Amino acid sequence: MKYERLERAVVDQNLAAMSEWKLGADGISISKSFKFRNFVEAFSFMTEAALAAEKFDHHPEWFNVYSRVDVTLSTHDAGGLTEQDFRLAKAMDKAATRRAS
Ligand SMILES: C[C@H](O)[C@H](O)[C@H]1CNC2=NC(N)=NC(=O)C2=N1
Repeated sequence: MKYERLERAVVDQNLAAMSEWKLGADGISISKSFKFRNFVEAFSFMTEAALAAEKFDHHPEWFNVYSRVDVTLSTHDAGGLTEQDFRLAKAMDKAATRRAS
């Protein structure tokens, strides 16, 4: 399935409804830093997010140190942001909510 890049106004609209996700300086990605109680919580979040990523066929760039997971989402095939990025972002927010920080 081919996803089309979203217009900037639609990106802004999506971001306004989400908590702590920021548009990258490049304008083609969104990022958020997730904080957990410890490494086990962070890694279990990553496991759940990885399964969602496989299901959606849409994969994150991320960086983990101990209890922190920095996530950047972009649709490489489209050269920018698509509905897939927001779909995965929302799944990640849900997974994080189930693990108190
Ligand atoms: C063939 C496969 O559907 C594509 O390579 C998918 C896989 N996961 C992906 N993940 C992300 N973040 N961007 C993509 O463009 C992308 N493309």
